[in-house]
Amino acid sequence: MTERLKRTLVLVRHGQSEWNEANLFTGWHDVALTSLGIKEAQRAGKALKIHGFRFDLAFTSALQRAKNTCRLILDELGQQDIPVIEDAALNERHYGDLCGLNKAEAAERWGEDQVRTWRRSFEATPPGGESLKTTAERVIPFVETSILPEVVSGKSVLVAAHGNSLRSLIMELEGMSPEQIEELSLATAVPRIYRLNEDGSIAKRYDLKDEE
Ligand SMILES: O=C(O)[C@@H](CO)OP(=O)(O)O
Repeated sequence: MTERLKRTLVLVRHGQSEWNEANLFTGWHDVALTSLGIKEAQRAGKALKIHGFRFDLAFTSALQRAKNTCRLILDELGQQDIPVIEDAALNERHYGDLCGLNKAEAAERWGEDQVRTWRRSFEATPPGGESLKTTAERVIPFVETSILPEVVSGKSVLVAAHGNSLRSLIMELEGMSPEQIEELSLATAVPRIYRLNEDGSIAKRYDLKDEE
């Protein structure tokens, strides 16, 4: 890896899924990307290519929307041959009984505030599901044992995952408070770039916006 790409971590939420388009709580339900989602992932790959990114390895969840986003990005980069590690630890947060419900209808039924709390707060647990806190309890050990050591050792690493599994990772990486993480939502397929120092601290962070 060239000096410039050493200790690079790129996080990407998957492109639009069929249930994003239908505005349904998704969680672990294994839905496909829409045609827009495929284009978004390809655009992310093109933007990474234009900016000279290359990866030594990639991580993704066990859900097809993230796996396909990862593959589409690597296709654009011509890097289909790098190791891709798939692990359910990176799956979206489980939405429990909310899974499959329409988000707008849920807001009408339980109120905007309650639904926003379920979706964005750190501690609120939807019945039968995971809070962001419990999501973090399975995401962070995997990040700390499998992902960060690779980055800190000098590699350039891609992680294609989900809105809330990535929010829990970002909260830990950036040392955000529960109040701060509540304000963070990730757009689909916008690469979030981190350059790390040798001690694992963040040297630089920015989002790679679509250039087209
Ligand atoms: O439905 C979901 O699983 C997630 C991601 O799309 O939704 P939210 O952004 O509401 O947490």
